[in-house]
Amino acid sequence: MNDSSTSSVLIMTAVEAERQAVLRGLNGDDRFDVVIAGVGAPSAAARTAAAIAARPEAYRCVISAGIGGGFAGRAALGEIVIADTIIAADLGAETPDGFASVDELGFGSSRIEAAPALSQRWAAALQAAGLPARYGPVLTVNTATGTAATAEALAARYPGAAAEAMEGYGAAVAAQAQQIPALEIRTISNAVGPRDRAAWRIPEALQQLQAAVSILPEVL
Ligand SMILES: O=C(O)c1cccc(C(=O)CC[C@H]2O[C@@H](n3cnc4c(=O)[nH]cnc43)[C@H](O)[C@@H]2O)c1
Repeated sequence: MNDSSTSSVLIMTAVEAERQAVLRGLNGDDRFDVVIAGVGAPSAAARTAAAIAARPEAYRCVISAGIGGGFAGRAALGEIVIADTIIAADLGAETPDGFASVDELGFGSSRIEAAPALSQRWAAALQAAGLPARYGPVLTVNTATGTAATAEALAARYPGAAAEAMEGYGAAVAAQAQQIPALEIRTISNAVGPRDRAAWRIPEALQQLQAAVSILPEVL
């Protein structure tokens, strides 16, 4: 990155613990703004839009960053997922024939492609550094999955889905509205499936988030 005012990066995290992990990873690099999005896509969209509006023309990309759930066989505890696509997984309607996405309903798109060159470079740099990075779809859900049935339904609806979280699509919509590329990173704190809060490995996921973000400056 160069030092011009148009080359900053906006990183949105849901909660303060994630923000602190990101800041540790950035080690004082002032080309990044790290802002709390709140939990959930609506809050993420509103706060991302506000952060962009507060610094017009400043941002070259927006990153939704935090912990997330990993889909079985796609992303295990402690692994890192860089999104290739950010998908609003439950935005649509129930029909007698099953779920219909907003795309099928004709109301827009539930998918936003993550900035491909940057995302691929970041995933490759993580792998080159020996970190367990995956590259694949990350779902944004309004209700964190808590049953095997929902996990299976989501995996069937979105083949290849690697992780789920609750903010990525909101941040990406706000970025896209201003023609700013969006990215998402999730470090896996828990498996997508039956809710077992005692099994969440949050400190390890936050540590991995810090490690993954520490590589960002060389990628951008
Ligand atoms: O309790 C803590 O110390 C703590 C520290 C950091 C983050 C948290 C959260 O609970 C963050 C909530 C945030 O995490 C995402 N998330 C994580 N796992 C899942 C999941 O299986 N399904 C959906 N979302 C998940 C999500 O983006 C939440 O906003 C707690």
